[in-house]
Amino acid sequence: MWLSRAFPIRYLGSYRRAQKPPWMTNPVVFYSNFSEKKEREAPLQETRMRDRFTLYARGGEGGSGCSSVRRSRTDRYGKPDGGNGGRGGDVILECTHAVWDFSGLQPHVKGGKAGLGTSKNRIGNRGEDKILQVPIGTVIHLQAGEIPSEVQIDSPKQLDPWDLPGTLTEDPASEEIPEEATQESVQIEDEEELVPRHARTSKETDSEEEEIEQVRYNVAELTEEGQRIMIARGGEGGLGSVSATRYLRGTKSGKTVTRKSILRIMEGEADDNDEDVDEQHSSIKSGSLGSEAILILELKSIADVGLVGMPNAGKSTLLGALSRAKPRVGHYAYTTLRPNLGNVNDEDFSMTIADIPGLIKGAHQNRGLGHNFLRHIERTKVLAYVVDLASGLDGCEGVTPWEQLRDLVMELEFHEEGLSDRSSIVVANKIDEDGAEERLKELERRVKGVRIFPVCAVLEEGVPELKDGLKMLVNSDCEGSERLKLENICVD
Ligand SMILES: Nc1nc2c(ncn2[C@@H]2O[C@H](COP(=O)(O)OP(=O)(O)OP(=O)(O)O)[C@@H](O)[C@H]2O)c(=O)[nH]1
Repeated sequence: MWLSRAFPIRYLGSYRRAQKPPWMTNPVVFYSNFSEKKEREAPLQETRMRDRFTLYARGGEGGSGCSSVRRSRTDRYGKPDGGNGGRGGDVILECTHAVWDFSGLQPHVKGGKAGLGTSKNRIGNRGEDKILQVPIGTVIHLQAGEIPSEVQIDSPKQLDPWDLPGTLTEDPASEEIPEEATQESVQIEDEEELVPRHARTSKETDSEEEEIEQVRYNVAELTEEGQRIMIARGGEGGLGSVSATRYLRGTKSGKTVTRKSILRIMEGEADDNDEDVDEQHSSIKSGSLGSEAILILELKSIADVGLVGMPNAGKSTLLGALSRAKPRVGHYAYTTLRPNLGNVNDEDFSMTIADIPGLIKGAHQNRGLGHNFLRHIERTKVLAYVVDLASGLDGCEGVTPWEQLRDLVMELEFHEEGLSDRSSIVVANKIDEDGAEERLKELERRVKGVRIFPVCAVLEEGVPELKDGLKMLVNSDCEGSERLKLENICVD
């Protein structure tokens, strides 16, 4: 009764809400819960790698040209003095060691819009280029659009002011407008140059559109630090009144129009007689759209040696023992969710090793993590098959080393025919386990044609010998070197 008088029902809810939250009344409980939660959060390895990405890119729009006429007391009609619009920004891919995969990319990217031309024959600002960073080993497949082109990195001083992003410059070519330019007798020497892309004939644009339908594979690759490729080009700027006058004077309909009418058109005061020329002017005045492209980016790591093996075979431990890499190691399968790269640097020699997430039988049917990661070893020179000698020992569940090898070779071949046909060695890991020595002897009896290196990756035993063996294979001529073939693996 008292409650309802003092706090009418409609205030009761807000009173309850106003009570202090648990972390204010008992901060210790809150902070201990908070830290527990944080611990469980994903470490770096637990985020899945994005090694395939569809990117839609579009160049920035070109700026419109300026329609302006400069008059003076001595010149009644005046002279055109509007500058051209700037060129739209390009979309560029840049190759760098700084990124691992494509997770930092946005699916839709557009170059910067260019500035408008202004009076006194000033060119509009160049649109800002969009530079996207991609990892080394990025391969580009083209679904639609133009084939990307390599960008030469020049010092900005060597560039034409027209090309410099963010400059507002006077058009150097037409600082002084010659009187003849406004006369009927002007001849356009290179008409093509003055015609913006959007004003070109429909035939040209039709043929461009036809070819964009199919996916074209491997149109470009980014393999070196700093390498740049332009994937979408910014639109051309529209013509300002200075260039437009010259252009219109060169056209058929423009020749019949007087200088006075052209100036009126520039000022947007055309009468019915000049409709054709006026229409032409408005089309060349506006800047064109940038080019479009749909690309599929795919990452194929570049390494000298690829480590392949079943989950838990000890590949990541081995990578850590061979190189300075610190991949995540765990006693459970699929600790590795993304390829890890490690560098082995000796005085006179260096090689890169890629640790590929574990494969299981049926990976090509998307079992386990699937076999998509195998594309990362397409470019490796040497394959190191890592097998777990202790697997299936002491009545435990597991696959024998020779069966592991058979399944691995088969999965490689399912992914891509001939993928296993390259210099290979077998790393027989976990030699320290009970019964592993006997297993090794049997493995040597059953597998022929390749060298087998017994190793204990945890204790780094046998690792120097393995390093020498890998060095030899990486340095050697691939032809005639040892390969692991299915017919050389004996499985009862
Ligand atoms: N006894 C023994 N255990 C090892 C050896 N090498 C690795 N291990 C253990 O095997 C387990 C798996 O090792 P990882 O290096 O994560 O194996 P992985 O092949 O990278 O596993 P995935 O990430 O699932 O592909 C870990 O508990 C390691 O400590 C070894 O030489 N001897």
